[in-house]
Amino acid sequence: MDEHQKGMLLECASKYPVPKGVKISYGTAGFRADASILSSTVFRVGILAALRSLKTKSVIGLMITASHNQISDNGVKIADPSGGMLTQDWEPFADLLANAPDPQNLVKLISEFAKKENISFGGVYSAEVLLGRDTRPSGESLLEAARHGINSVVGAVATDMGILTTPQLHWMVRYRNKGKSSLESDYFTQLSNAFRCLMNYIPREMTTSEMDELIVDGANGVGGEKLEVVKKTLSSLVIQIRNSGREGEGVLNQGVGADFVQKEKIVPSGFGQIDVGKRCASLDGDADRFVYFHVLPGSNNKIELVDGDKILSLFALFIKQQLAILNKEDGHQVHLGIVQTAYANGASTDYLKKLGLEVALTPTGVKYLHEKACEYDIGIYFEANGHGTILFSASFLSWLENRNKEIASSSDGLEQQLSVKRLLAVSELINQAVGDALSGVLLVEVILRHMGWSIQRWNELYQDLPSRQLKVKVMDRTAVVTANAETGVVKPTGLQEAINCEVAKYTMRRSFVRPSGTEDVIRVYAEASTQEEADNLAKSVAQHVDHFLGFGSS
Ligand SMILES: CC(=O)N[C@H]1[C@@H](OP(=O)(O)O)O[C@H](CO)[C@@H](O)[C@@H]1O
Ligand SMILES: [Mg+2]
Repeated sequence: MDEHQKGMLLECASKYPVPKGVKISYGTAGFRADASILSSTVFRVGILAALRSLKTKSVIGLMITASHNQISDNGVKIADPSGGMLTQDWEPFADLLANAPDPQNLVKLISEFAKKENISFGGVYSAEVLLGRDTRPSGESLLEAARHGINSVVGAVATDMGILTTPQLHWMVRYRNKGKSSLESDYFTQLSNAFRCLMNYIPREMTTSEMDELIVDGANGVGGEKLEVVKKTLSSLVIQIRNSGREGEGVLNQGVGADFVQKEKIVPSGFGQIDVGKRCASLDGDADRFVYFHVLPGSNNKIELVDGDKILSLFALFIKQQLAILNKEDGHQVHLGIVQTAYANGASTDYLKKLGLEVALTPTGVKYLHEKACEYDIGIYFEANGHGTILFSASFLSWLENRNKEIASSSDGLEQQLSVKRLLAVSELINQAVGDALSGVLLVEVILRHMGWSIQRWNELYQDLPSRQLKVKVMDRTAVVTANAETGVVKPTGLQEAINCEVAKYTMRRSFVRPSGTEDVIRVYAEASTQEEADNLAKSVAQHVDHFLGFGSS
């Protein structure tokens, strides 16, 4: 790094001092904190994004969002060249950069890292970073901090793509790096074209009236705003959007959104008894996850939740049906894999296995699920909370494309032709970079129509086992080390044995604990044949965690 570059970094960094006492870490979903302390972090992530762009000689994304967190929080995360999450190898460097105490220290770190990674400044390739932000009021000034960070790297260019959902920015990065047009209007066109195709390939129309209207809770965030644009392009689906973030409609994520609905299992604000039985969906604050629900009759506003596991099951069933048609016709074996985490309801895993599907478990966090799903011709992954997508391998896609061309001039059966076209359209509709609530909702709608199913019929695919999640505050959550996709505790010694003893007291049960990646807690999960048993099991396991690690343990 030459003196000019060092000088530029020093000068810019001095305008973004790190607040005293703040220590921040690039967790499961980037950096997140109260927006008032984030300027220096976002500035430094701007530098990181520019370095990543120089290293990969590709366009990188920088998204400013705190997803489902309260409106006063914000956060920042990076999209790698494929549109996926920042490579895990760079996370420790992200932590070091964000926490470097002063500009001199920061420049030293950057210089050493650049040397180690063979990154040269001022070369032929100039860094380019696409910036996006959600609707949070703090987004605008944090975006300026990111821009300053990027501009402090010689030649680097920051392009503001405006207010976006997280998956839109990831999509743009992916398409830009493929040399394709990647404007927001291209994203909308792709979604609505793929949706229209899939609707046209439906053998028969579902005629019941519930099928007509979908009601969506937009979490008073960016998703509602964008869905307003998408819905205008869809002729065969009526969408009513509530909590769309319009003036006076309510506060972002306050009593609304996918996270609230999934955790509380009650209606989001703006929904009530008038909606009993109707098909409803809820997006989270940055529209990278979604769940479905229908309102139950009664005054307590309880809902029947259709979560990520059931969305996964619906997608898996549809894809399996299409592949069965292909396999039957020409014997081509396609490797379909399902990826879940230990939080997936046991009934969903049983259901998928009974369908004859291969199910893999990974640790919590989209980066792990996504990585695993890439190993298959078609990999479908979902977290129970509604984040997930369907990935098509490049080789399988090109096989499908060739097949599509051959079919046009051959005498193959109509069903086989349609299944090839359907799979190609699904790969266009569903976001290949990251889970995307807008495209996910549209795919659910197509499949329900294809199957002729109401939300109630979909929900009957299997019955969830009763489960309970608890959080335990401990002195040091890193003291818990897990193995086997977080299903077993390795450290502290004796804790797993204690959990085993509790689990042995019940039938049809399961329990595991792990340190959260986003909160300073140990999470406890328990599943059993009745709600009471699940509650009791979770409670006694939580007591063991507290005994081994809690504040009472010292
Ligand atoms: C049990 C649970 O829902 N955990 C969530 C939560 O992670 P934790 O590491 O459990 O805090 O936030 C992650 C990021 O949004 C999400 O990927 C994950 O599913
Ligand atoms: Mg989110």
